[in-house]
Amino acid sequence: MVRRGHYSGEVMVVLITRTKKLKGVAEISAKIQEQCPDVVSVQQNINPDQTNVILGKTTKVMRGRNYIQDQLNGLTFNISAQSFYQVNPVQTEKLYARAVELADLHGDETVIDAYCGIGTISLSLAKAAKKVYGVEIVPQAIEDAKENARLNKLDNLHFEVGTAEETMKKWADDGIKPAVIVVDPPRKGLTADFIEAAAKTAPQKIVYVSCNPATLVRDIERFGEQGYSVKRPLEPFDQFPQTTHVESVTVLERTEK
Ligand SMILES: C[S@@+](CC[C@H](N)C(=O)[O-])C[C@H]1O[C@@H](n2cnc3c(N)ncnc32)[C@H](O)[C@@H]1O
Repeated sequence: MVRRGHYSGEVMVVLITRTKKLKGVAEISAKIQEQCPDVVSVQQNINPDQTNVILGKTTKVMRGRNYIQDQLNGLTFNISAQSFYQVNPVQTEKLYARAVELADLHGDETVIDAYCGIGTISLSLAKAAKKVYGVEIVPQAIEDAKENARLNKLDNLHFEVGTAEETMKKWADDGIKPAVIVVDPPRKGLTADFIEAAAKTAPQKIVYVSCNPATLVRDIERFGEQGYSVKRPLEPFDQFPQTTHVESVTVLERTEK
C-alpha cells in the first residue's frame, strides 16, 4: 500500500505480508528509502487472514515514522497506516468545506462528529464551534485525531475510541445536547439504534456525509420516523471520477418536538 500526501509529497510504503517473516525486509525497506527520498515511512503489516480487508492488525515500522503528514483546507494531519483517509484530496477539501458551511456554526455550539477517523471533519468544525465530540472505532485513528488537535492548536475537541452506535447512546444518556451531528459512516450506513440515540439528543441538524446513496436513502427514512426531514437538495461530490461511486452531503433538519 502506498500513500502520498497531496501537498506535503510525503510518501508511506506499507509492505503487507501473510506471515511475520519476510526475508530481507530490513534491506528492502532501507533500499526503498534510499532510492525514493520522498518516502518518510516504510512499514510492514501482517495480514494472515483470508479476507478482502487489505490490512491486518499488526504493523511494524521498518524505517522512518509511523505516519505521513498532509494538509486539508489549511489544517495539518498526521495519517497513520491503519487510519482512513479520503483518496481524492482535491474533492475532499470541497466536500469538508461544504459540510462545515452547511453545519452553519456560530461559535457557541456543541457538535458531534460520528465516524470521525483522524479528525479531519472534527477539526474543520472545531474552529467554528464551542466543543466537538468525535468517535471512531480504529484506536490508531483516534491517536492521530488527538495528535492532530494538538498540532493545530485546537483544545475544544474530545475524541473517544468506540463504536458510534454504543458511544452515541452513552452521550445521549450523559445528556450531551449537540446543535449539530455530523455523520460520515462507511458504505453500510447507520444502524437504527444509532439513529434513535442521535435523535434522542435532539440536534437541530444532522449533516450526513455519505459514500453510498442506497444506505443514505434508507437512513433518511429512518430519521424521518424520528422527526427529521430533508429540506434542501442533497449535494453530490465527484469524489471517485470514472467510477459508478458518488459521495454526497445531505442536511436533515428537525421538524418536530
Ligand atoms: C468514510 S470513513 C470517514 C472518516 C472521516 N470522517 C474522514 O473523512 O476521514 C468512515 C470511518 O468510520 C469508521 N468506522 C467504521 N465502523 C464504525 C463504527 N461502527 N463506529 C465508529 N466508527 C466506525 C472507519 O474506521 C472510518 O474511519
